[in-house]
Amino acid sequence: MSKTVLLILGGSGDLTKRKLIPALSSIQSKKLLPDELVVIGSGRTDYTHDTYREHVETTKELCDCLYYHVGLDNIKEYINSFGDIGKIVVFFSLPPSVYAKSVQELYKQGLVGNNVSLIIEKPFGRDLESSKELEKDILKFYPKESIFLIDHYLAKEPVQNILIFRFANRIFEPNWNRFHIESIQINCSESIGIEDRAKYFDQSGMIRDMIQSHLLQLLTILTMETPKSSSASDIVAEKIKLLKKLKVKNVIRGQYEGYRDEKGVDPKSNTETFAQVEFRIDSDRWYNVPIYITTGKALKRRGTEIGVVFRDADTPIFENDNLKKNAIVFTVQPQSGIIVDLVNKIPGWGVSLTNTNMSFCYSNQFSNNIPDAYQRLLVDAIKGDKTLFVGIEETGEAWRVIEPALSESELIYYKKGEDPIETLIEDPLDFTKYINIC
Ligand SMILES: NC(=O)C1=CN([C@@H]2O[C@H](COP(=O)(O)OP(=O)(O)OC[C@H]3O[C@@H](n4cnc5c(N)ncnc54)[C@H](OP(=O)(O)O)[C@@H]3O)[C@@H](O)[C@H]2O)C=CC1
Ligand SMILES: O=C1O[C@H](COP(=O)(O)O)[C@@H](O)[C@H](O)[C@H]1O
Repeated sequence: MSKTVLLILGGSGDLTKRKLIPALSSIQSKKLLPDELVVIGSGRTDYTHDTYREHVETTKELCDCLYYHVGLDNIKEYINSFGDIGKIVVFFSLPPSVYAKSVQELYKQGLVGNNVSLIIEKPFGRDLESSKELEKDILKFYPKESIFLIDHYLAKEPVQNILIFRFANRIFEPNWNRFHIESIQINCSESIGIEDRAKYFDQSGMIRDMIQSHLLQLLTILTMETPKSSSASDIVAEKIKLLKKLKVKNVIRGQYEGYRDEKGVDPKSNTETFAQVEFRIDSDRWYNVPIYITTGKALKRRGTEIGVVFRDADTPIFENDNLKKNAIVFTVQPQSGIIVDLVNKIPGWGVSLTNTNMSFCYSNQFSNNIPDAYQRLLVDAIKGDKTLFVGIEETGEAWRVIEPALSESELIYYKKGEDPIETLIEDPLDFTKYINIC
């Protein structure tokens, strides 16, 4: 039987050790990988097979098919030394600045053909121009069909479920428009700082690192029109149409105090560790509905949530001074679920109303069978299934949308471990009310 080769460029790096290797060992133990798999880590560091296996600290089963190759010289001959090779999947776990050079090198080494696919990590470029250039540089050597662009948020179960929530249920979609929805608030808070990624992060910032990719994906899935089918290409086509109508309206950029003293950060750095961007969608469905994305590092808590806030009831026959508006809250992580905030009567003689929650929690309904994002992406990429990957054109559109927010507007400053007080949101949802429900 022919073998499948997974070649990890940047095999000596952080992403490989912390996410890819644990994901591979887990899917291998679940028998989701081809039996005849060879995994080759490649980097500049001078590991032997044995020292590499020690470095990544993984299971014996994975070590048995795990090898290391320094650089890319003679990589084709090395791969062929394993015998009859069927598929070659190359994972780019490299600094984005070396993507183009590495693609060229792979081609030069003869790693071409319709059995070769390239899985490329975000960020794809650092602005519209560089993403277009990178696209050209890659497509010179490899066809579009062989490229898998990763956005690991697309593989998170609660994110995949947004499509099902909207298009497999009758209840919500008729209300999914400006007549019923007052605002959409997407939040992704991280309590950690930049860890040891200053070299990458200080050149990037939250808008490039999180909003252009992960959080615009959430926005498009939540607001796009119904795709023709559930196929990857129809979904991407609908997301592109939505992105073409999406515009930045306002931006707040923030930086935590002490960021400039972090190891590897420019002492005069203007990079944002917090951002809030307000958008509008130029469509009949969403005309003038404010959509906010808020994200930051070194904040008070970790959590990703989406709040869809509804307008007041049409016929307000009850006094509701202290009541909050209806909302649907998708909690993506750390706990996952969907909560509907509804007004109900407090039991008693009079008529007093209160906000109450109706919830669906993954932890109650689906026990522990929730695959981690990288597990899912590796299984799909090896099978050749593109459903949870980003289209190249889509990532270019996302850069076009976000470009006005990239100009270095004035920074606000906040304390590490606290959230900035400044906000563009008129009536911000208090997500902490919902996060412990699941
Ligand atoms: N780490 C994370 O949590 C996440 C990372 N990513 C993305 O994954 C990619 C890798 O990130 P990460 O693992 O953190 O980065 P690291 O800096 O930890 O690792 C980078 C890897 O690339 C290799 N490398 C660096 N420079 C070159 C070069 N000029 N030529 C060839 N190889 C080179 C390094 O090899 P060596 O050290 O042997 O020199 C190392 O193996 C990036 O695109 C990042 O944006 C995406 C999501 C999360
Ligand atoms: O891509 C990235 O994502 C992580 C956040 O991912 P999550 O799955 O932990 O939410 C972020 O910390 C990192 O800066 C960014 O590059």
